[in-house]
Amino acid sequence: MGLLVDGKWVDQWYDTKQSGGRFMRSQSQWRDWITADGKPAPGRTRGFKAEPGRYHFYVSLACPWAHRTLIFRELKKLQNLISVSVVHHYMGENGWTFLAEDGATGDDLYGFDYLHQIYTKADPSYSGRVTVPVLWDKKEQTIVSNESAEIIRMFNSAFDEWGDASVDLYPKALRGEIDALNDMIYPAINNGVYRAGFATTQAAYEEAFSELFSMLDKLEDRLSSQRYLTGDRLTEADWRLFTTLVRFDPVYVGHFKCNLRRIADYPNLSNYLRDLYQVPGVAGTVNMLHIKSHYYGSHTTINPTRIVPVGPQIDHDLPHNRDRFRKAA
Ligand SMILES: N[C@@H](CCC(=O)N[C@@H](CS)C(=O)NCC(=O)O)C(=O)O
Repeated sequence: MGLLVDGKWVDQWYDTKQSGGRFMRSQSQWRDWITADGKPAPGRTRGFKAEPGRYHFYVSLACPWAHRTLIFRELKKLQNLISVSVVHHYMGENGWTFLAEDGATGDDLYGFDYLHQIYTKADPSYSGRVTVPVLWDKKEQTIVSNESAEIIRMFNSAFDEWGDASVDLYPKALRGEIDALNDMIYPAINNGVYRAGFATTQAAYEEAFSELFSMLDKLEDRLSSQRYLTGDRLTEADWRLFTTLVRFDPVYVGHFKCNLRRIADYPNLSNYLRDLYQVPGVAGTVNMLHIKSHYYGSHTTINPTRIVPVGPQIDHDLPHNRDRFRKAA
């Protein structure tokens, strides 16, 4: 695990000393947008036009942020428009690598060994973390974006000429509500599990832990009277929550010490998780080998033996009771 400093790789774990033991996620630095007309997004100077075959995508199947983008690629039927390379699940002293093993593909574009070489190809003097997902422009040979929250918004609409324009996961009428849900769920749950797991003081851990479970309790209650987070329609907010929920019992309960309750102990959240998992195309994006091996195998500060637990046994294909609510639009 490390980062680039002026284009040079430095092997270094997260620094929590400046923040009272709290894990602070850094801001993604590549923030351009692909748009249907190629004009720069508001506030940006560089434009990237949506074109079939022009863009490539670097992901990890372990990573919840990359996972959202893969789900959008499936649901919006962009598989033939945007190609994908999958990094190896082990993130060690060289960061993410292109070791083509266990279902990792290697780097399909340049044959590089490490993901950090993609970052320095785009900017030889880049300083910062080398994260997935990375949305790559094959034409300009540069990174468009390494921020999943923005990549899913691009996928939702920029490629509608070729993808499935009938699927809209960020509908205009629900945008305010989706944004408000994201603003609560991201810090407490999506990033909350990391804040608990990577905390290096008891106080920082307990702060994250209590915010996490109080938000899960709230969502359990919300999902007792409606099928999805905004009501009867599946949206971006649900998919952003899904990628954390599906990792929760197998990884976050044990590895990140998020063990007050399992998702299996929440009747509504566990049925909701199965409901989302069973949406056509989604199960194929969930790779438990990559998920478990990555977390337990890569974070040696919290799991020095790198032993990957065998359980728990979970069957997301079991029936759920969520269709008792009104059908999705
Ligand atoms: N804000 C980014 C976060 C991405 C991120 O942190 N990815 C993790 C994997 S789950 C990563 O690549 N971490 C490597 C590092 O921090 O060095 C996004 O949502 O795209």
